[in-house]
Amino acid sequence: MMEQAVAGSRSHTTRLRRVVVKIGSALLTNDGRGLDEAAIGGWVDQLAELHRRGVEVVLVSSGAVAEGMVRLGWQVRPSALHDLQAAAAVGQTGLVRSYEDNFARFDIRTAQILLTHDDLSNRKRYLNARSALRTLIGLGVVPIVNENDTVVTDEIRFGDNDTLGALVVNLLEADALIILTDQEGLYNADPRKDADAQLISEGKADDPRWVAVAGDGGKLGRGGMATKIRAARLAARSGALTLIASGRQPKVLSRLLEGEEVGTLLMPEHAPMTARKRWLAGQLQVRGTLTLDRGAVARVRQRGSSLLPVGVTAVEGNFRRGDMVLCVDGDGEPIAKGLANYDAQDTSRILGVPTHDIVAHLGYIEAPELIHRDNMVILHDP
Ligand SMILES: Nc1ncnc2c1ncn2[C@@H]1O[C@H](COP(=O)(O)OP(=O)(O)O)[C@@H](O)[C@H]1O
Ligand SMILES: N[C@@H](CCC(=O)OP(=O)(O)O)C(=O)O
Repeated sequence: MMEQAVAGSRSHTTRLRRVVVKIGSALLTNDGRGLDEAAIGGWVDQLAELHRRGVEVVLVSSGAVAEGMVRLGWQVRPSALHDLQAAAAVGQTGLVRSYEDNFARFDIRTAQILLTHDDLSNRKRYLNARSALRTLIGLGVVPIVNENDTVVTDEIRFGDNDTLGALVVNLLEADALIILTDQEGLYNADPRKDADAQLISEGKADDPRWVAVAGDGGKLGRGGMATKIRAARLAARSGALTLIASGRQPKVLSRLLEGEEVGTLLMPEHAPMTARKRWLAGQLQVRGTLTLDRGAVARVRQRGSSLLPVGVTAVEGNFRRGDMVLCVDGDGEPIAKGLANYDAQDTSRILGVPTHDIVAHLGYIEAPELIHRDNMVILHDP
């Protein structure tokens, strides 16, 4: 049903398999009047429908501070960090309880994931966050992500959940970032200030014109359109498209995924795999070297296969899991580079070892391959 004929770029939105849906504060809390339970129920109905169709869904939800303010009886958003943190702590529990109760109507389990900037910039924590989220998705659980407001300081906070949503898209290599907000999409001027503003239906995520038209947010939201545009650019880095639409439009999520022209579609310049390979190619920091035997060189080069430990004869360097390593042939000629699934020490223990023996050597198996083909770029053609 979702694959029906849809013309133009909107046809891309009918093929989404993993989406990150971000819901902003203004929308969630009825512009500060408290959690809009009816609206949350409506979004969960739609998210459950996507889930039923097999679309993997991750929710990034704001609203902890806004809801905490209501619960504490505060009319104005506090400026002191400790007050914001207190409000977030009070509001977050209400927020996740509401989602949990609503998803339970569909027998779908939810999980709370609170992230900080550090969790995504530190390589090890990044990989841990990624595997935890992937595991949850694999279990059919809907992760509900927010910034861990009670532990972040001003210097290290994402500050707006648009950016956080885009980083989660990159982390999970999701197909799309869907931003639900209180406007119909991106306009050519802030519609709160300009009654003649026109909705932009479609464009490129990195079009420099958007920066000029995207302004600040309302009294509750933090970033406005400016951070949504930046988020679209970030999401495009891993080849994801971004949709910005009004959360108040009936059945907005289903309509977007059926290719209906609602909201704004911002397309990435490159398809996901090309975007990923470009990103990999641009990573300059090579932390180690693997020497490949002839068989491995041929497979990697000619078939684009993953690199298995069995085809590696030597290891150099002090890299960690997830670091970039260079692959060379027996003469030291560069063949490929990619992200290692094992650190240098464990790699040295499984050199030449067939996949089925990895556990016997390490006591665990992280992945059957040393470098997965999706995480590898070939450097020279023969
Ligand atoms: N060009 C634009 N198009 C649409 N909205 C814009 C634009 N420039 C600024 N805005 C403002 O961005 C607001 C949405 O952002 P924000 O308040 O941060 O909401 P959220 O909590 O959903 O992130 C809109 O209400 C609107 O006033
Ligand atoms: N972590 C914060 C969200 C930050 C924020 O305001 O984001 P947004 O409304 O999406 O611009 C909260 O839950 O209140």
